[in-house]
Amino acid sequence: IRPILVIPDARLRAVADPIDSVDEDIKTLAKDMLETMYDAPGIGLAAPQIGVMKRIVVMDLAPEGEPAAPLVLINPEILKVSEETAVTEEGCLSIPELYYDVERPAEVTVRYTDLDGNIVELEAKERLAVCVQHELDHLDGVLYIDYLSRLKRDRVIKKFDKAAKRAAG
Ligand SMILES: O=C(O)C[C@@H](Cc1ccccc1)[C@H](O)SCc1ccccc1
Ligand SMILES: [Zn+2]
Repeated sequence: IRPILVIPDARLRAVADPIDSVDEDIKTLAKDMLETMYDAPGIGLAAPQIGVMKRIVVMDLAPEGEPAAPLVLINPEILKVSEETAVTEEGCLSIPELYYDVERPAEVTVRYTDLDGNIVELEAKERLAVCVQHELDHLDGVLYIDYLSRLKRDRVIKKFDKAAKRAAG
């Protein structure tokens, strides 16, 4: 289990590097990320959230009490997005205890490499589409609060800056 970074950590705003080979280190990283995600708990986690600047995200949307259905997406890229959009309430493990409505394309097609090195194309809709887009944004330093009005976003950032200052004493 690894510590999850919270804003305003600069690593959450950096662009992650592509992974050039799915080796043992990447397999171990994926396991650590899934463990950290389940412990949070969350339904998704991107490597930059634990300070690892690599293009890999993990997700598991299986409901409580159902068998785990972990997904590991390496070097994911969105190939297609639907015209239709959907508004859903999002949270983020790096922006604790805040939930805001975000509008995103309702369906996306993602191409990625899986842990066996196969290239996979996934058509995601509903919650999986939201989670995929939320996680892939993390790989480019984009956070869901970036889609909020400036007024709301500034209020969120101020809240965390105060907390950071208090923690610094
Ligand atoms: O911070 C993250 O990237 C993980 C998010 C992913 C996520 C955010 C919004 C909508 C879908 C996925 C965490 O899963 S936030 C915690 C959470 C847990 C269960 C359901 C929704 C959000
Ligand atoms: Zn997040």
